[in-house]
Amino acid sequence: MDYINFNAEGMNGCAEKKNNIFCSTFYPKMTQKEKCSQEKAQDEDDEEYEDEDDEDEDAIQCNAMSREGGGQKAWKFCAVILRALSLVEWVNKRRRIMPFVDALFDALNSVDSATGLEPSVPDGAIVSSQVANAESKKLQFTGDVLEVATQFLVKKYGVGILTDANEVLAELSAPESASFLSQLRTKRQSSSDYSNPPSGQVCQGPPKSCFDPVHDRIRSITGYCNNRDKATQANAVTPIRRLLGTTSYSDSLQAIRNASVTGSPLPSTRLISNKLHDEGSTPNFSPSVNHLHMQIGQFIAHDIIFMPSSVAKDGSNLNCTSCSSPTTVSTNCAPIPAPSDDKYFTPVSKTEARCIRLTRALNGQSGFGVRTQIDQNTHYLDMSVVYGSSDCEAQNVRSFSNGLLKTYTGMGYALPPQTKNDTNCQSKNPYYCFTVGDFRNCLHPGLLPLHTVFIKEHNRLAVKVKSARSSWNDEQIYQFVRSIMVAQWQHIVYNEYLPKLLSDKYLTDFKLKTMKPGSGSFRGYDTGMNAALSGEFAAAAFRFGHSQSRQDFARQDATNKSLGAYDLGYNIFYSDQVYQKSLGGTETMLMGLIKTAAMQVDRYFSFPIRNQLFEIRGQNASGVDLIAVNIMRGRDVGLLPYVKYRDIVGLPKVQNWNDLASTFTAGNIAALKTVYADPADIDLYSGLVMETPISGGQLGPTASWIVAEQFRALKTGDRFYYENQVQNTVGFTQDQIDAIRRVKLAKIFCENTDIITNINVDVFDLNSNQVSCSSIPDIDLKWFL
Ligand code: HEM
Ligand SMILES: [Ca+2]
Repeated sequence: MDYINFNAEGMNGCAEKKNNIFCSTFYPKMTQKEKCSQEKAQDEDDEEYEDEDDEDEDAIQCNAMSREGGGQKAWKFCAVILRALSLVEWVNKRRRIMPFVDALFDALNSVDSATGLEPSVPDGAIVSSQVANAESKKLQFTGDVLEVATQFLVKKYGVGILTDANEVLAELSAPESASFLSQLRTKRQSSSDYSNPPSGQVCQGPPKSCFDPVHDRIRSITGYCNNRDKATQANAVTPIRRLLGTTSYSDSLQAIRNASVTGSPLPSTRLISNKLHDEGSTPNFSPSVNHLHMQIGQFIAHDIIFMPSSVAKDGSNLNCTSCSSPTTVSTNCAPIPAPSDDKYFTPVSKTEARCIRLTRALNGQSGFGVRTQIDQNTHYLDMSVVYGSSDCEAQNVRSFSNGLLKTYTGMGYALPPQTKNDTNCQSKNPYYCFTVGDFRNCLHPGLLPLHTVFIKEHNRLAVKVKSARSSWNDEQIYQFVRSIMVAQWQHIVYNEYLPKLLSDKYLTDFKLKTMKPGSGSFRGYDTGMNAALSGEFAAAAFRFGHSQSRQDFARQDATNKSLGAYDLGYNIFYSDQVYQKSLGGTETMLMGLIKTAAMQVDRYFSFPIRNQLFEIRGQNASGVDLIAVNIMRGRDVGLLPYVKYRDIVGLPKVQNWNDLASTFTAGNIAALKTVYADPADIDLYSGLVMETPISGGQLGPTASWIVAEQFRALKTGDRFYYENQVQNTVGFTQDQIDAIRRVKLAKIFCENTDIITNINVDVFDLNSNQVSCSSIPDIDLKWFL
């Protein structure tokens, strides 16, 4: 292809005299002047990117030469030679990169015009959980341009060009060419509507060497240097992984999969949700798993994954509500059409169909190629949900006194610190939402008892440490307690949460079991293991938890007396429930979670989950269907259809509907046939929640595999995993590991609530024995101090 031969071409004709100054000043009589001037227009653009220091450098070198006796003439001659030599290099380099630079500029113009003015949305008008922070917005800026540039290049030269394009991009991004990208950015900012740069502080501190001794013992807030060979791997604001190393986009690059393998259009994901996922009037409750298992699952999700949504050019939320928003608002809109006979999302008017709003996950691609989604939180299981994933978030939750985290005590009981300027928060003064490590803490009130308990647990340990080590300063206490908190949390997840979710076989095969006290340390740390979240886990498998959520969230007092329940659909992004002092604040909510059943994990979802997410009180259909969103999110991030993942699990290939029979009930196959033209079309999310669960676990074989694979990556890819013994890493001693291995979530609830005196010893088991709090041992800090 012609783009490969630029170097050779660069040695001929006018190419080496391409620069206009060169042609006219130094070779006034040149015969090829015309040819040069033909390229003038191009060159003038290029000049912007030329290193402005070139001439000064020439001058310095030549001044030295002329001082050594050459005089003015020698200086001029010297300057001409140097300039000629550097121009040959310059031309070669520029000709090689021109197609890519062109594509980038075309992309800039196209991104600007395709997205139009992106009508500004008042703060808070579009309620969203997936709000991008400043770092993510910066990535989107480059990602959107690269996406469009990729499309231009592929259209003109074919996909083969992308490898070369990325080599050139690497050259351009090298420190010596860094000015190129910053100029590109400046040009875009001045030529487009980015006149209001995304607001917010950029919070990642300057990189330090991973061999700085601080990285021997302290887990960084951003995940930086956890893997010493790949310092930024699985950090906050870095890409997700792909289980099969590939994506499914209809143009192989970014366009949402929209056609069946039969050629007909894929069904709307709201239609799929209506037909496959409506729980109807007979909710299925789990006989043995309590609602707390759901709530902890969401808390885990908020630790490890936060996939931000795209934003408008001024950094605000996009309004992707109307069905035409992909053309009238932004190409990053992907609204979901509701069927005309939809019972809840009824047509807007006789002439206007209803869509359920959806903004595409923010594109953080950093090279030419496929659209790439990011995780804004640290992928690691490191309590970033409490401590934050950026330096700013971390600072916002600390009191900077005696290692304590901030709390709000205005109610007479502890809550997380309030935030008064959260425009996403629907409940108003005095029912403010909160500032904790994760932005989504007010997504619904059930999260708040957990946020509160873990902040209180941190502070409880900090007080003990201070009294044992009065000379320790705030930072020492904070880091010390944080390391124990993360260890306890990891232990709870692997020792209590996962065994309730996955069957013994998956726990064993993926090395997920914690070891018994006295059995030594875990030797499985693997520097080659990327802890990053897989897209399949984040956008599909681990969203199984939405099936566990009830419509009614119960409150109970210490004597198991019911104090009623609040409705999920009425409380999304409202926090007034946690201020209900007469109903016992967050503690009775916690008791309610422990004492009521979760919903069965199956293909059915409660009414609010399917109809009322982000609904504004009193305004029917102002929210979204979370299940339609989940399925569409899978298409948005390029997940392959369900059947493609069966291979990795070792399930039989699916050629026709009957091949599903060993893993799906006949009823589920029949239901699938009502929406999909072919089994090869089944979206991953629907496929996963419709597989028959494995005995001893709550999930089917493929979902179990994807979840287990992820928790293996989070365990063996985490240098600071609490049971580890890793060279050059100051982990816990044997006694300390054993002390953590005795930790029970039930005890943490006991210690950090006023009302709990008896508790389910098996904290996620609805039918567990009740034991008195005093019979469960507390973590013994004597091993740590
Ligand atoms: C009442 C309970 C819950 C509500 C209201 C809720 C709501 C949401 C919402 C609004 C999203 C964003 C969807 C999107 O834009 O793609 C989401 C994502 C997600 N949810 Fe839930 N959720 C709940 C419980 C759970 C549970 C129990 C789990 C796991 C066991 C879970 C796992 C996830 C995961 C993994 C994501 C993806 C997060 C991301 O990409 O940033 N959720 N949920
Ligand atoms: Ca994390």
